[in-house]
Amino acid sequence: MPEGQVLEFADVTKRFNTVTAVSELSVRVEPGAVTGFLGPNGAGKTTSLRILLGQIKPTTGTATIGGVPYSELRQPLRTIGAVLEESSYRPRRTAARHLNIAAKANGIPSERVAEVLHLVGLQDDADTRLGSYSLGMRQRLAVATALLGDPGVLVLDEPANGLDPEGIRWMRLLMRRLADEGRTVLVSSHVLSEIEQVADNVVVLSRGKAVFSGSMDDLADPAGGAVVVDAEDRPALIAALTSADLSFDLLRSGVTVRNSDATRVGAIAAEAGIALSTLQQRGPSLEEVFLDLVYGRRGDSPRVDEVANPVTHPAGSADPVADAALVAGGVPLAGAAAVVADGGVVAAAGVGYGTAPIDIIPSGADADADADASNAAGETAGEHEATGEAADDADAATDVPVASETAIDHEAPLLGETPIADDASVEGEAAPIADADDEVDDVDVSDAWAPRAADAAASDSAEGDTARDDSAAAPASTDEDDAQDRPVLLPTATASVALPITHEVQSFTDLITGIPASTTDDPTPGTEAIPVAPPAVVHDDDDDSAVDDAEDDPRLAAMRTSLSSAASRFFDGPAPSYPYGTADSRATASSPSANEADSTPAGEAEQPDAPSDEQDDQSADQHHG
Ligand SMILES: Nc1ncnc2c1ncn2[C@@H]1O[C@H](COP(=O)(O)OP(=O)(O)OP(=O)(O)O)[C@@H](O)[C@H]1O
Repeated sequence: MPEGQVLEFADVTKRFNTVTAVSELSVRVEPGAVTGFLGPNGAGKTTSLRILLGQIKPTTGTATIGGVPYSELRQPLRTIGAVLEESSYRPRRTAARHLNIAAKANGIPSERVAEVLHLVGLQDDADTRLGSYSLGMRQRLAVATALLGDPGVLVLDEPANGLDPEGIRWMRLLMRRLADEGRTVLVSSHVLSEIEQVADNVVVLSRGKAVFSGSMDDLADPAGGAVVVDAEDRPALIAALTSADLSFDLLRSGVTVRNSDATRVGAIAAEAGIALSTLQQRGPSLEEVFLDLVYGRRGDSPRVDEVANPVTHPAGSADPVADAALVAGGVPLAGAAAVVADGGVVAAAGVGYGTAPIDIIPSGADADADADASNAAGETAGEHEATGEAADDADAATDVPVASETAIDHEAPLLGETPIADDASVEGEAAPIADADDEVDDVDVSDAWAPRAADAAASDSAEGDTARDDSAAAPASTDEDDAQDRPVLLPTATASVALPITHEVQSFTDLITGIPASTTDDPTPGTEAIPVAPPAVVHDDDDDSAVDDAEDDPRLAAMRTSLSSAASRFFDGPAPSYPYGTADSRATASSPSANEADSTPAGEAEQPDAPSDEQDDQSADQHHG
């Protein structure tokens, strides 16, 4: 069983232009537990995770995994797997093929593909094309990809997004199981109920700062609670409380006395000769604590002062925008989410925690899903063979046979372990990283989001399986079916498939410019990833002619695509910032049309330069050599 690692953020600050996304974050995340990163939209959760995963540089501070920065991990894929945001996938590719390519590209034994498919409950859909996958299935596939290297650390960014209740429950059970195995599980969410139901520990982020770090139990500290009291003679009770100088709220259900305790309230009533019908000490709801933390209304939390990071409460009071995000962003804070209790799904109506009426809903399907997951480890290697090459997949028919994977020494180190002198980029880093200081260029703010595009590209980065793949440089078609060929978003298992991106970028850059890709790694403002603009290069599913052309000469195909892209960009508007473009061309990227181009799914960007398997193999051979 792989060991979990301590994740540590040490005084991490990240600034984007005038925005401080993360501020002096100092947090330890322990193995053997699920730790929630909880905060409203924009609190800095994703940025923190991306720093941890080496996708962006912190402005100051360090983030380490087992004491080592991601970029220095010898076995990154066996150390940490991540599911960040939606990324691209090839709709005509099957899940088995998708995973086989990723495994192959990262030197992971192909047997592992069947294991992870089973682990995520996709074994029966292994040969289904991803275009037919639901969002929940794609999310499972992303998790499968993240788990390919059997890492001791799993990082999930808002994993419940888009999942149905069964999918959410599956994800929650999986996280629980991985943590119980001793792994480190870090999950971000802006939905309190999600974190509440799965996390042992929680880090609450607000405006880039950690405002709480501790156990979930400590978060809802009953010591800061209220007393609910009532009496037949309520006016007398109110008079007694008033004369005792206690503050209280008069509710339909009774009187809530704040800043006191049941003993004192009981004594006051007794002295006044009042017979009480209710006397109850109540802790604050988790929701109240959370909101108080996020909006700086809770200065007396004992844990706040104990966290490693000297926590300062965010300036100002409630943030209406963040408030809206908290309440409207999926599941209302106060409930309405599906929660787990005693083996069933519990639907909580939208009332405060601890007081919500609940209905138990049988969930046989959930149990099945869990059983599937439980069986995963025992999966035999033989079962996966049929899934490796989907016979009816055009990709499969033209790819380098997956059988070549049998040549992989299953005991061999991952690619990331191979000592490669002076080339950190092939050690598993997700993408070239722009210098943090350079990201402050206004022009490139939109491009600064490009690393998310890198995430996207990472998913398919292992898909350099052929120039005659969907990415083949064929003339743009107007066929409606073309849309199906374009890469579609998939939650990304960033760490697991990060490696080949570099090859793709190098390959494409080399092809077009003749300049070694390493020279394009200079910190071009905001180009942390691979923001190669996406030409709409698609071809009909059944049209192999262009595919054949591309296969004959992938360089020609890539060049053709590039020229076509450049031409269309010339006529359609200013070009977005190419990593290999001139400073002048980048400077025009702030126009609306350029931004539109930038917002195109990143997966499209990689189409023209997707290397063939042969290219991948050659490249890998070179590195190994
Ligand atoms: N590349 C970037 N360029 C400019 N600003 C950025 C960039 N990435 C993040 N930000 C800003 O940093 C802040 C934190 O963003 P981040 O995505 O980390 O928050 P989050 O907590 O993950 O939010 P969400 O729950 O919406 O995903 C936000 O104000 C965001 O606009």
